[in-house]
Amino acid sequence: MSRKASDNVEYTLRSLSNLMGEKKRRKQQQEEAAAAAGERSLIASAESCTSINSQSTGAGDLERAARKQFQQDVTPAFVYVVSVFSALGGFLFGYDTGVVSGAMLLLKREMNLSALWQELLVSSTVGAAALSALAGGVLNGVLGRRPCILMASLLFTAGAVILAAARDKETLLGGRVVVGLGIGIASMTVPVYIAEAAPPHLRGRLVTINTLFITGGQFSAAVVDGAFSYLARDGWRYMLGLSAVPAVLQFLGFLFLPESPRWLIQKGQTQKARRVLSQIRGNQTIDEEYDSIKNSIDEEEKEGATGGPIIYRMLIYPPTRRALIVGCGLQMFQQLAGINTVMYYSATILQMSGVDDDRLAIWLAAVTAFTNFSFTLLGVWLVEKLGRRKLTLGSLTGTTVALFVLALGFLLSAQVSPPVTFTPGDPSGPNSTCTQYSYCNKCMLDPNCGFCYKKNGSSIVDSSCIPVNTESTDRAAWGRCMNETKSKAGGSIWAYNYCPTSYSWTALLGLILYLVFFAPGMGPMPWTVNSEIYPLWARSTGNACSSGVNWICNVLISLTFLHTAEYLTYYGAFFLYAGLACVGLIFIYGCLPETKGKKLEEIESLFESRLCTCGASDSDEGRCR
Ligand SMILES: O[C@H]1[C@H](O)[C@@H](O)[C@H](O)[C@@H](O)[C@H]1O
Repeated sequence: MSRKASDNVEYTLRSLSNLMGEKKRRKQQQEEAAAAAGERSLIASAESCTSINSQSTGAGDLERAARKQFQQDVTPAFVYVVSVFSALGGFLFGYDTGVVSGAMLLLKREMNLSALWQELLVSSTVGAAALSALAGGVLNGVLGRRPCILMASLLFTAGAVILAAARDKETLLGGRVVVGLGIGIASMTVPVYIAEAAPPHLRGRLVTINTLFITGGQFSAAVVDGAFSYLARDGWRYMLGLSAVPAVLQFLGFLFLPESPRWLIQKGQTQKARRVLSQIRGNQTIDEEYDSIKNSIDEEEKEGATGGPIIYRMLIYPPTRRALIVGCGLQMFQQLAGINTVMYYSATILQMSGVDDDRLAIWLAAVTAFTNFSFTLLGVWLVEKLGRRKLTLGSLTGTTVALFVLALGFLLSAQVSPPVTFTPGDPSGPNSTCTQYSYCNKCMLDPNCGFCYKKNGSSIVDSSCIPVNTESTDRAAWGRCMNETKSKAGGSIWAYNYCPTSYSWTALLGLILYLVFFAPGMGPMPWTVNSEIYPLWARSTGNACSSGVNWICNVLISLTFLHTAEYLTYYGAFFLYAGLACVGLIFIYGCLPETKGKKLEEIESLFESRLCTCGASDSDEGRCR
């Protein structure tokens, strides 16, 4: 099909989609079209452009055929280049949040870090990301998307250099905060930038690629952690410093990449916007797209004359208020479903399923990260096939089931938890709390204690609950399990944070099931949907708020996981996440409209009716109309 013909089809498609919902008029047009031998109307023009036999098509068939034809049109490679360079921000987000667990194993020994300092180094990054994601809204609106991405890559580079060269823990803390600032800005800017550059039929796929890069970053971090864990001295410098490579690459790339055309039009830089639009659309005609963006901005400006801060205007205008609730709700439930307890504590959960070798647990954590990555790839493929709504609902349903499997696995393990059969005297004098527990289950949940036992065939014998060594959780403070190597040679096994039971494998099964379901939908969709549901004037602020909610809930869940497990037990914690996921399912079923294939400028109308009527229609495309 010639380029001109494809433009006509595109134009016709848009005109047709405007006609959707106006059934009466369409019917009339069909009749007119039929009466005039199908040559005069828009439908007929699409027919001629696409060479579809004029007798065989009703409006629905015609529209489908025209849409297919349009989608088959070649998308300029430049859009992919822009998306991949932006998504390096996602890679760094994943790498820097993932790498710290392996680095911490080495750092805590080399720098003698207390538990408080370890927690500070992990959570300072996530906390800083929450703050900078919120601030990123103003920066994006005022400076534009491109300067924000450049700023994020500079912060990533600076952070990596500071961390790799750090001589003390205070410098490490500074480096982690700098990296966190970069993560926050990147996490809210990149999806918006990609969504604004992508053509509607590829937007979901391209924004989802950003999450593929996040999980790819987490997987690479796990592999780097595994590889450098053999380098006991300074291995952490490589782990933390290596992120400078993609950061510099992104910085250099973005020196040559353009600003978002939508932001340029909003700022009145129309000539530049036209140039960029032609550049990213190749030689397709951009007039219709340009006019549609321009018109919607003009309309927004007329309507938005009320003034006041953007967040205030978003809250008093029902469609943006509803979009904000949906966007923040999605991000909140993504985190409340417990993804980062699974990602950050997968080694611990794997130990629960009987893996008693630290290094093996690190490598198996890389397998977990790989599962997350590879199933996000499935999401990239499914997002334009199933649409956002079906994919998110299916994914969260499976995730909820997996959380119940995890919880039941822990419950069964707790019920057959081996008893403590041997209570040696504490050589340091007064008995510790550890010696008061009569089952492994209770002993395991106390962070100060571990379970030391021997195996006779498949049964557990001579088991005791002993205080953990203050310097390393790999061994007991005293007794048979005091020395790692000696204890193995002597047949004694030290279990910290887990109990050896025959049901432990259910934890592994639950973990894998969880990621298989979570990764294609609940992982990427909150980012994808947020990048498209706000009108331009509210887009930066909407994404800043929802990303902020994501990071705040991330801190909340990942920092409280171990304490929650202590108070509610492991199975209690996972039942809690399963319950929260059920609430999320109801919310998403009721409130998430389908945005697949819509122009960004059309999406606002999806939020015009009452929020929880969004799930009322069973049509795939027409929710919330
Ligand atoms: O979408 C991402 C992804 O699912 C990651 O694996 C997770 O660590 C992030 O918190 C989340 O925002």
